[in-house]
Amino acid sequence: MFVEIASGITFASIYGIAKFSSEGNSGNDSKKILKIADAVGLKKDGKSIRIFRKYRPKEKKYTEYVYQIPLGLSEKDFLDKLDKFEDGLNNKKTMYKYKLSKLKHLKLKDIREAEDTFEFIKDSIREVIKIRKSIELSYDGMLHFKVYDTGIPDKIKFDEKLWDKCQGWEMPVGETREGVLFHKLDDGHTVIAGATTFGKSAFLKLLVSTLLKNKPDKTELSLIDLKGGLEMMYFEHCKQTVNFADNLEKASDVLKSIREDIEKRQRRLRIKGVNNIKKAGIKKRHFVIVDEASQLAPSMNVGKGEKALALQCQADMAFITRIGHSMGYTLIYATQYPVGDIMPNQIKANSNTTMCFRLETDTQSMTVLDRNGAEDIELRGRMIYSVPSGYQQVQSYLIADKTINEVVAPNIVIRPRKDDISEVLLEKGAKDRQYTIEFKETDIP
Ligand SMILES: Nc1ncnc2c1ncn2[C@@H]1O[C@H](COP(=O)(O)OP(=O)(O)OP(=O)(O)O)[C@@H](O)[C@H]1O
Repeated sequence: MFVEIASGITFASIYGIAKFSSEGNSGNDSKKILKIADAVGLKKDGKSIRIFRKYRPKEKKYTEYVYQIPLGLSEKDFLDKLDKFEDGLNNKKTMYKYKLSKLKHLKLKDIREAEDTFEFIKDSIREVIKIRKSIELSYDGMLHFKVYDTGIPDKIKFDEKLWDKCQGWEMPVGETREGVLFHKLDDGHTVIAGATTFGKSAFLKLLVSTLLKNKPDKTELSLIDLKGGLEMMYFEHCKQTVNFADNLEKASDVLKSIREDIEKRQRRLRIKGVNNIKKAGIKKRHFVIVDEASQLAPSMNVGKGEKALALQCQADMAFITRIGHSMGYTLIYATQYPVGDIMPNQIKANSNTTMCFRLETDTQSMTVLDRNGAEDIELRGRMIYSVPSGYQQVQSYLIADKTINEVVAPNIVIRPRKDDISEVLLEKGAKDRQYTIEFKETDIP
């Protein structure tokens, strides 16, 4: 149940506040939008925007206003003033939502141990949703203002129960204005872009954890972590991790071997007379996850040998995006700097999903999404999720280290060192948790 409270009121009075109604609430927004457009100079030769249509789709949480805009104005002009429209449609008072149902999940022990009990309880049940109307803008010859009754939560801790709600190869990405967004991981390749510290690696950890939790026997992983292996180290010793690379040389070996595997599979399927893994009855899927792909760009490597390796890596990744999907191989390509040769055309064109966290410039946003907007994102974990059918903003879930460790533990295999006499894999730890490995994130100076 959601209850609205104004910031600053005491926890004890939460119960007394009126329930927020998510229906209607559209007031006279159409006129307000027009007034705001005029006030911020969005008119041309004295001509203002003109309302064409207003409607509220059934069971949706938004009202859509469609405007005709004067010649000479563009979508970008309106996007640039989006904050003015949002401020104009909202009250001055800041409101927050608290989810009381979360109270029952609080542990007495944690409450007792908290430094400040009141703050602890408040933080634990707070969804940090500002009850502000929010706007999604799009243009298709007409300007569409979707005015949502509320915004998207600012920060959402991942709840393991969401894993039970996934179907097939789905993963829970985060929350949109309409609810939980699930993404089908076996649907095609994905580009993930985002400036440093805005949530790419955290998201990749949720992605891999979802695969380990929901598809432990059908997942194979090639993890290419060019941030020195620090982000993906959680998963290095999982039985699903068939390849792990933390530098350019190893990455080039891994990508080369994947290319050979795909070619081998192609030949086998040809002999069988089928053209994809589904028809061949192959249930396993192989995910090639590259975190900080800029390290594989020729322009980022100075030596002649390194440049050649980088070129080969990019050619192999392009090959995976061209041929891999029907052979069961999916590339997840993550980078901080999606410009120039760091965002090769083939990889972008062959990836049907883009997840874009904050980017530094509108040029980067245009390169990845073919539209501006990612440069305006201010929140960590907030992304623009773009698929061929459209795009939307999502607040991605933040998974706790403890949850990752719990998922990883049953999948750990202890591999013997190369100089051990026995080459047998000791596959332990699954049920008896004999080999539970604990990893904690630390700041590396
Ligand atoms: N979904 C999220 N919601 C809220 N906060 C988040 C989210 N994801 C990440 N953060 C916060 O941002 C910090 C940095 O996240 P992360 O390590 O994923 O960044 P990154 O984009 O991978 O950066 P870099 O490329 O420099 O490693 C996290 O420690 C966390 O505090």
